[in-house]
Amino acid sequence: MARYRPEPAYTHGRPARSAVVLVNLGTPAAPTAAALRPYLKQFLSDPRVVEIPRLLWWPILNGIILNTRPKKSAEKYASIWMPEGSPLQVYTERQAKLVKGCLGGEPPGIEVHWAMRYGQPSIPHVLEQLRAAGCTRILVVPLYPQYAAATTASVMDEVARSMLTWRNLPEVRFVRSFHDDPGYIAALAQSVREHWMKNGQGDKLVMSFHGIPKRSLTLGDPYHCECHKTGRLLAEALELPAERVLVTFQSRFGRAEWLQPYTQPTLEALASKGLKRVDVMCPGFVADCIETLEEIAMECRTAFIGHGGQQFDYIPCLNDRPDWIAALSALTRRHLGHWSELPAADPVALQDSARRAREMGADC
Ligand SMILES: C=CC1=C(C)c2cc3[nH]c(cc4nc(cc5[nH]c(cc1n2)c(C)c5CCC(=O)O)C(CCC(=O)O)=C4C)c(C)c3C=C
Ligand SMILES: [Fe+2]
Ligand SMILES: [Fe+2]
Repeated sequence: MARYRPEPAYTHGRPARSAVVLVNLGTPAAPTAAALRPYLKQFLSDPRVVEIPRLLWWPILNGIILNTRPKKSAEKYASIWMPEGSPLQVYTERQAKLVKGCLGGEPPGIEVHWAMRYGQPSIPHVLEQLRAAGCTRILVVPLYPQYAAATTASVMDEVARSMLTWRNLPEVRFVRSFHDDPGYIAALAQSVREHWMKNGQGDKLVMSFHGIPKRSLTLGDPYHCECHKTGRLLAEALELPAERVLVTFQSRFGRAEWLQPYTQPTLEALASKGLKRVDVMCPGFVADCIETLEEIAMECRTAFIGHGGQQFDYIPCLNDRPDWIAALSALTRRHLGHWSELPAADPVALQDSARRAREMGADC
């Protein structure tokens, strides 16, 4: 049997057709232990995410983590679940729909889809749909502003793996990161200004990013630097002096040291030292999710108030803000580059060329 599968349709000779796929991390299908288990298993089995030798990691994952974490995490998910589903999924779906509207049909027939690295709709599933639709150019946009091997590179791995058995490969492009994109920074800054206009300013603005193991930094992962650059650009846009802003790292997993300072202990220390009012935002997430709505807006709030703080304001992620959708669409269009400039091939000319080819005995 041929290793490379036949193409689903006779596609060569057709006009170029472009597609965009927005990819986020993924989320369980329901806030239940039964739905959490396969999601966590797939996520935590990814060697890009947990870089421990499989022989050591397998018994820990299958023997301990997958027997304890699903239930605990399911309770947390239940506390943030929206009527339409998991917030990460709801906002990612909305972002794709709105970006499609913003691109305004350029290039003609462009498809805008969304996929999840873990869970559904999976990257292979969405790419198969694009293949069946005859897409010849695919732009993948991982929705992680800061590059990390655990997130961005894992999306790249999965895209490549999905196409291992394809015969007629499309052109593929990736957005690598957009931590310093002016539209992204401007939308973040505007979200903070709007929050301040309604609620007033806190004594400090804490920008909390998802953590990664510290070892990744020493091994050359640029994530830490990209987080700090986002933080600096945002502080500059808001004209905040250095003593009014702080970059911290949240969601530590396991016992190893992760990037520091850790968000929750930092907030506790600030409150203990007499800081009364803090604003907290999560610029590394473009959609609210369990890590922002539960860990930050609930757990960290309780910790800050419990240590003597008086007011804790959580500033939501960019989600479906129009200025962010415009920035994401502009970023997408820039990466489409000449793909969005070329006119669709003239169908009459194509028919003509197919006829001539048949006359010459070729099949296209
Ligand atoms: C924004 C970038 C992210 C990085 C970097 C990242 C690294 C990373 N995460 C884990 C472990 C977990 N993360 C979980 C949830 C989660 N993580 C991100 C983003 C990054 N993770 C998002 C957007 C989400 C939210 C998903 C949602 O459904 O809302 C979870 C699951 C939740 C839980 O059980 O606590 C785990 C586990 C590791 C080990 C890691 C390593 C570099
Ligand atoms: Fe994570
Ligand atoms: Fe750095």
